[in-house]
Amino acid sequence: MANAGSTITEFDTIAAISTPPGEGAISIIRLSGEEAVDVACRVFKGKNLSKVDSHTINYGHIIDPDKDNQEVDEVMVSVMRAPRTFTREDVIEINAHGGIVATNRILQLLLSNGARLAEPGEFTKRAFLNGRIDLSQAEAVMDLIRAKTDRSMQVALNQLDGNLSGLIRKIRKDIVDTLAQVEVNIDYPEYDAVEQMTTQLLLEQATNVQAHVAQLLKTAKQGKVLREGLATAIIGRPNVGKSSILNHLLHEDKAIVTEIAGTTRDVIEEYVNVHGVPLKLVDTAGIRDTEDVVEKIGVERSRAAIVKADLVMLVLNTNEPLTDEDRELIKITADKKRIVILNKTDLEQKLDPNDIASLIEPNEMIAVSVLKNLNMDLLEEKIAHLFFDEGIENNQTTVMVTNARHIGLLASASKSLQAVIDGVAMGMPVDIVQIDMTDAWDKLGEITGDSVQDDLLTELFSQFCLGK
Ligand SMILES: Nc1nc2c(c(=O)[nH]1)N(C=O)[C@@H](CNc1ccc(C(=O)N[C@@H](CCC(=O)O)C(=O)O)cc1)CN2
Ligand SMILES: Nc1nc2c(ncn2[C@@H]2O[C@H](COP(=O)(O)OP(=O)(O)OP(=O)(O)O)[C@@H](O)[C@H]2O)c(=O)[nH]1
Ligand SMILES: [K+]
Repeated sequence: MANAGSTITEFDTIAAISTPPGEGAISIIRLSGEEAVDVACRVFKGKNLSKVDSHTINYGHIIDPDKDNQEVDEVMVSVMRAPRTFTREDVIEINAHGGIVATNRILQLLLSNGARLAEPGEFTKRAFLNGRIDLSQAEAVMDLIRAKTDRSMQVALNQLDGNLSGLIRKIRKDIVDTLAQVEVNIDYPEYDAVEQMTTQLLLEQATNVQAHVAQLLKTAKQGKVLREGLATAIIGRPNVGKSSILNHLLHEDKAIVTEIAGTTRDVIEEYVNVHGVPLKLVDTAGIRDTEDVVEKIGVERSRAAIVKADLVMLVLNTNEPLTDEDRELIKITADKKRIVILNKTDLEQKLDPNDIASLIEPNEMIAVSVLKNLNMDLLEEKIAHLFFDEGIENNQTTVMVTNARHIGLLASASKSLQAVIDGVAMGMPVDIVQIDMTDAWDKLGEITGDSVQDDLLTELFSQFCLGK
């Protein structure tokens, strides 16, 4: 149990740059731990930081004690004393002039004066280990940073506020109450029919709890889309209008482009915000490239993109009769969630509707003209509605499960609860059924981190950014 702090018994003082690397107007170097104030005092010229009030910001200079107190930067230093801080430890934040060299120099000074470099996510990890937030809240911090749309951000904020944890705790309390009652009953075996009453209680409670879990799981499909984006492929024959549609969707203020750390320049993730749904565009490089004839998207290339996609947008040109290649693309996307975009409705209509009527469901199709901006709003609405029945903006569910780890744990909790239900039906003895009930309790506890292994924690927090 991580909260018991079995392996981590004391906290040294950690330091990291908390702003993104590069040239900003201001950069923040953060310290947390018992010696945070002392370490800062060693490199700060100004007020005595160990005497100032908590939650004050103090003007002064960072100096190098090994170089005759030479001034390194002019700064503002925040002093926040435990426990009213992000980590619940003493926290110092040095607001320095932006710039890689000065910022790194200050970090180095802190490291040579008693601090240790923080691991990725270690500040947030401490907030968790010190009990300020639970695990799902810590994960929400990361989701917040990575949120692709306002709506995804809202869901993450909600989780950070502890709403998911609150629900999970309530469910776990129901389980524990039941288990306690079971223990009491078992302690009084002299009563007749106690065994039967007890299994009946387990059955009722398992059914009840399973319904709550199912409700949470129901939000998972939407939640996952909000958190990770919806992998979307735009495919179609050459010249049907794929890049025009892509560019329309990527309309300046909607495009979100993130570079994936550690990959080459041309591997970027592009997201489009369509009514709050983050579409993650798959394999757009080939679409964008109008010059390179060899790279034109053929059926083979489309196949690869289709496999990766949650949503396929297949574009057909209504200004031409249906071709064999079109038919092939319609065929290979038949099992996918798809929208067939009948483009170029502003031109003479040469595509015979009868040719596609038997191949495509009417509700999968939408006729548009990108060039004349006809029906493009409807297209966007159609995309959003595909994943959110009521349209996402109207969806006011406060708690959504967004995280694959949480989804997995809820699913296995539900399985254990099913084992309770089946066990009772088969007339299993109470102490066997009890084990499955306890198992469900454990699985749910892993979501909030109430029961969780240390190696899992290390894994989870290592996915954070440095300085968070
Ligand atoms: N400069 C700065 N800005 C920041 C952060 C930070 O660490 N530093 N944060 C980092 O992510 C976020 C703010 N998150 C925070 C969360 C809790 C506490 C905190 O001190 N909590 C105390 C209660 C404080 C009070 O009520 O006065 C606590 O829960 O005990 C501080 C920041 C965003 N902005
Ligand atoms: N009239 C008309 N022309 C369109 C429409 N949409 C796209 N076009 C034109 O069709 C041509 C091809 O458009 P693109 O968006 O490059 O088509 P693509 O499918 O990406 O083409 P490839 O790169 O060859 O695969 C361009 O000249 C567009 O201006 C439309 O709705 N109406
Ligand atoms: K193109």
